[in-house]
Amino acid sequence: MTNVSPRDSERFHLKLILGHATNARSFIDLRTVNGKEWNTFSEAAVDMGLTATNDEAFKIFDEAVSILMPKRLRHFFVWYLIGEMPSNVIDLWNTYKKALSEDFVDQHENRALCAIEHLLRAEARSCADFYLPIPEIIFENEADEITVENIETFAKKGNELVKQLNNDQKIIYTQIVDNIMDDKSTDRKREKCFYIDGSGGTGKTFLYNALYYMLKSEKKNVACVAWTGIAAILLPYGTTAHKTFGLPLTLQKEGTIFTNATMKKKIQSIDVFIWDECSMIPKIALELIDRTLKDIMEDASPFGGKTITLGGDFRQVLPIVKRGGKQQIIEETIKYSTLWSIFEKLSLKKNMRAKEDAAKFSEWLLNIGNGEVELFVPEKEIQSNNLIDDLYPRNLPLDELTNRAILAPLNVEVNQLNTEILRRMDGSIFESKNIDYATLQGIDTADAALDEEAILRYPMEYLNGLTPSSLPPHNLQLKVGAIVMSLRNLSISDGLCNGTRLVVREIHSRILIGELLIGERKGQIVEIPRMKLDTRGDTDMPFILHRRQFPVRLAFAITINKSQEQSFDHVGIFIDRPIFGHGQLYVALSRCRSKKGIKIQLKKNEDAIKNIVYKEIIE
Ligand SMILES: Nc1ncnc2c1ncn2[C@@H]1O[C@H](COP(=O)(O)OP(=O)(O)OP(=O)(O)O)[C@@H](O)[C@H]1O
Repeated sequence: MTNVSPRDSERFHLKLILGHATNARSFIDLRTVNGKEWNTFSEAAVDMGLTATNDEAFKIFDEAVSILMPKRLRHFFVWYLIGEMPSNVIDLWNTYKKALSEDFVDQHENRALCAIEHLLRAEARSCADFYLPIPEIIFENEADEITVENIETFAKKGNELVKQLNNDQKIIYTQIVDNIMDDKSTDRKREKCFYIDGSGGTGKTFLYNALYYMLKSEKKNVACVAWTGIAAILLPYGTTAHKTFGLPLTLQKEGTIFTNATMKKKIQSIDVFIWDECSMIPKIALELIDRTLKDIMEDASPFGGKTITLGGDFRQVLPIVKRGGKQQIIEETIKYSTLWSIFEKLSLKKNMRAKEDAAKFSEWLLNIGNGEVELFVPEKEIQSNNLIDDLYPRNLPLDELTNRAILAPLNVEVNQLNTEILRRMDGSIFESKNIDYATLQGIDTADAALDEEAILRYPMEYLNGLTPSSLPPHNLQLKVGAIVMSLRNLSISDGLCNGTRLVVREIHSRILIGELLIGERKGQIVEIPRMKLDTRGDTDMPFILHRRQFPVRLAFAITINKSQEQSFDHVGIFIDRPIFGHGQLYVALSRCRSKKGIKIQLKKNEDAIKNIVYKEIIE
């Protein structure tokens, strides 16, 4: 099809419709949507959701108001603000404030704004960031408030966990807590920086929980942090390092992070940082945070005198260095930072995840993780000729669907596997239509029609075929009961972040209803709006690709990198090409709770996988 300028509105919209029409036999058919015949193709395209209009947000909220009760609607409102950053927030508020506040008995609007402010604060945002009216604060955030009741709850929870700690965990727990609680005494040197090394399943997260609740019960302010949102939701009141410290997207080698007064105050009040998944932290980020904390605290001690407890497993995924070779990746880890020497090294050894034959399974995993096995030959009982049949046999009960995943190194294979598994599932396919357009890098416009040059240079058909990993596919196909994964950090406190797996419960034209499959909020229902997404920050593309779509991808199969931090009873590993990344095989295998739950399918006529481990980093 020839390219058409958006200025030629009717032909432009006709072309959009033609790209999605299936059974149309006439122009009238093309202008008819759900039985309604429109006068123009542009009106029809808008009704089909194929083109962004200024009232798209209102269409989303009209649908939301008809489905959601006020409390859920406030969460949805906040997720939409965070995900899309719409420009017309105040109009949305004014239009829907009644629906957003009708569950309150008095001071409706103020209480609704107050509730919204709390939800936003949990994501390090505020009403002011979106030009919403500032509420009069009438209640405080439970998690931050130290009340007698909270202290009792924290102590009860903490004591229960501490009682269960194994020996290794208890030794580390005691050392860290003693150092923090004995802070005032000057008669011996106080360690402030700890590193807990533990392979997958050795109980690091369990230990962080025990530390968190006991320290909170002692009125210490503790912040649990992770590099990715998916790891953050597994920590008590966890959040990402980017949110906690305000880390910018581009990390600078000198200077400090710009922090506003509110953030400064918040950071100053924190006594202890517990930071998980530290193998992924680039050393430049740790050093930037060290300089920033010294500056904020006006204290030249490491990290401004704060207690920092890092935890992680260097057998797992390391920092991402675009087009970086082995040496660059290794040198980017925090082990190569000048700060590394000040961390007191502690370690956990006993695998607490492995179900049966725990010791044998964990030894088998560690041999692979430590690189002692160079060429891994899967034993007969874990080999598979067809992973889809083995992992997702037909008529699998829904409950069973959620506790399994196929892992593969790259998105190409993952996408093919997902499409095939969806096709085999019972139920009819729902196709979410979307709008794609490009803007040239540096031109910040939300409207396709404003960047005509980009539209003419990058035709719609070309854009539709692009599948960058940060965006959902152009043609998103779903079924009720399908497993999907969120592609955006919409709310870490609500457990809805980049990598969260969900099962689809209902599909509406602009709202997707799903049930969380991971984290403390597992089982909770969430409503995800269709939103404007783009590839901003992806420097590999000469333009920004904009796509209006549900921010999800199918996730029966996921990449090995995305599987980090998650555990399943059944794991299929699909290796159709050599693995190049450090720790990939170990991460994939250690996602399973038992060896008998693992199935591996290799490329035809191959019987072994090269195990890539950068030994320098784990010694
Ligand atoms: N002391 C303990 N008592 C009972 N269960 C425990 C204990 N420690 C850990 N577990 C359980 O073992 C499993 C693995 O623990 P956890 O998730 O804390 O490991 P991890 O080191 O954080 O793993 P990963 O690095 O893969 O995230 C969890 O189900 C956890 O509840």
